[in-house]
Parts: sequence; C-alpha cells; structure tokens
Amino acid sequence: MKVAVLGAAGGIGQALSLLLKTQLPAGSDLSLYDVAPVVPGVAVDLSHIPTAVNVAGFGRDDLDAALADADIVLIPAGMPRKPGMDRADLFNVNAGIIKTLAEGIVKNCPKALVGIITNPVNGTVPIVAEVFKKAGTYDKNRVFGVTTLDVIRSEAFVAELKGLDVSEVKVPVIGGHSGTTILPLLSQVEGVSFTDEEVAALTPRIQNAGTEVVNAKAGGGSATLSMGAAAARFCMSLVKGLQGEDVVDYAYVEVEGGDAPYFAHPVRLGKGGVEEILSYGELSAFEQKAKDDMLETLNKDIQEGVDFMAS
Ligand SMILES: NC(=O)C1=CN([C@@H]2O[C@H](COP(=O)(O)OP(=O)(O)OC[C@H]3O[C@@H](n4cnc5c(N)ncnc54)[C@H](O)[C@@H]3O)[C@@H](O)[C@H]2O)C=CC1
Ligand SMILES: O=C([O-])CC(=O)C(=O)O
Repeated sequence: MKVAVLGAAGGIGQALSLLLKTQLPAGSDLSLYDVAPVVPGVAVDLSHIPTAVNVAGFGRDDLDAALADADIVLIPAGMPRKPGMDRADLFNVNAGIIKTLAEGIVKNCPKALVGIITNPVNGTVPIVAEVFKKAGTYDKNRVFGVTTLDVIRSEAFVAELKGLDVSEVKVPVIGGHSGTTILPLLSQVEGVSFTDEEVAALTPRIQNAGTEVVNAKAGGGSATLSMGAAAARFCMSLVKGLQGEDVVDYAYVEVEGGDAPYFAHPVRLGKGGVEEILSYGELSAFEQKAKDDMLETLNKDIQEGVDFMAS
C-alpha cells in the first residue's frame, strides 16, 4: 500500500502524516510531498518513529516520484482561511494548486483513490474530476471530497450535549463542506432525541465549527489537528476497502441523478473505491428544508470548479 500526502509539511499534512505513520498497515509506504523546503525534514523526523511504515519526503520538483504508483493520494495542499474569510475566498489561490496536483496524479497514478481536503472542497473536487475527464482517466468512484471533519465534530458535539460515550455516537452528515451546505442528520442519531431548540442550535454550531476554530486561532490558520485526525480516519476506511473489507463511510462524491452533481452521501467502499452510493434515508421536515435551501449555494460552488477548468 502506498499513500501519498500532497501538502505534507502543512498544519494538516504533518498531523495526518504522523497518524498515518502509526496507523497504516505494516509494510506500507508513506510518501510526503510539499513545495515547502522543510518536507525532507518532516520525513526524517517521522522515520524515527518505530513502526513498519516506510516514509520518504519529496520537494517541489519531485511530484512524479512522490506519486509514482500510489494507491491513495490525500491532498491538504493550499491556503487556509483567516478570520473574516469564507472558504469560497480560497478558490482563486487553491484552484490552480489543485489542478497542478491532479495533473500529476493523471501522469503517475491514474488509478489511485484521491481524497481532497483543500478548500473550498465544494469546488476543488469538481476541478480534480474535470482534470481527470480531460485526460480520459476519470473514474467517479475514485474521487472523494473529505467531509469526515463534519462527521467527527458532530460526534463530539452530540456526545458532549447528551453526556454520551462518544465512541458509540454516529451522526450522518450530508451535502457539501461549507456553511449551510453541511447538513448533519440529527434525526437519525440512534438512541438520542433532540428538541426542536436543540436541533436549531446544534445544526449551525456544526455548520460553523470551522469558523469557530479560525476565530479561536486568530489569524494562525484553521483546523489542522482535528482535520488530521479526520483525514486519517477516512484514509483508514479507504485502506480497509482496498483490503477487501466491507466498510461504509461518508464522503462528498459525484452522484448521478442526486440532489446536486456532487453531494456527501454514505458510501460503501471496496477495492475500486466507491462500490455503492447508499441512500441517506428519511429526513425530518427541518432537514428537508435545510437541504432544499442549500442547493443553490452548493450548485454555484460546484459550477465554479467546472467553469475554472472550462476557461
Ligand atoms: N476538508 C476540510 O474539512 C478541511 C480543509 N482544510 C483546508 O486544507 C488546506 C490546508 O490547510 P492547512 O494544512 O491548515 O494549511 P497550511 O498552510 O498549514 O499547509 C498547506 C501546505 O500546502 C503546501 N502547498 C502549497 N502549495 C502547494 C503545492 N502546489 N504543492 C504541494 N504543497 C503545496 C504549503 O507549502 C503548506 O505546507 C486549506 O485549503 C484548508 O482550508 C482545512 C481544514 C478542514
Ligand atoms: O473552516 C475552515 O476554513 C477549514 C475547514 O474547512 C473546517 O475546519 O471545516
């Protein structure tokens, strides 16, 4: 198993790489790529942790070697938000970065499963898909927007509110990854019921949790440690799928005939990536309205990504 992390020297990249060094199956290769000159040092640092995962660092000019024959590519490369910015404000800077990295994937590991973390996820996932389509290598089952942070935050907040064992709490989250496009399905949390007031308070808390971190870091960036944990958890779901285990997780994927061209759903994972897009089930009246209300924003975000590649 070879896993490549693009943007590995950043806040998310380093946390994620640390977790993968300790969690990937024995014998795996962990390939760290970044344009920042510190990346070989990050690789040396991690290589001193005694696990059977081989680590190699690759600098600016070595994207091809970093990606060669990778099974999984995770992309946290690009600029994070500062207070006062929306994720959409990152589009102009991050779109070009994502395009270049996707072209590297086409060339070096066109069959890899690709997890996109770079914001705005609603628009960067379509960019990657369009790059792959242009090259004739697109397989919609292999491209994922990583929305796991919305899921783990929901688990943490629900457990906190209800005094539950957080390891037993599961919260479905559908839609996209920004503001109102993030839709936690609190009506489906097993064994818990929420008052209307609780739903009306908890839903926006989950939707604005990224901004909560951005403001708390006061100009020092956005979520990195929780995102590292989220991306590692999602990566391990992809790994288990590749190993033939039956695993279901949530991700932002292309959905034919869905609510929008890309939408976070529960997906069954396997050797080819998405084996099946599962239904997100029945929505409460509150969730149905929130879903209907978000679609215009989500479709606009998606179109921005598609248009970027058409221009
Ligand atoms: N999907 C999600 O839930 C989340 C997404 N994010 C997004 O993840 C991205 C990264 O965030 P942080 O790690 O905090 O930022 P950071 O600034 O700490 O790290 C970004 C890294 O990307 C590298 N980079 C820039 N251009 C590159 C290129 N062309 N190739 C390879 N590496 C390149 C930089 O050198 C830097 O090391 C941001 O866009 C942020 O908004 C952040 C949190 C959650
Ligand atoms: O809020 C941000 O800019 C980073 C992010 O996507 C999150 O923390 O959910």
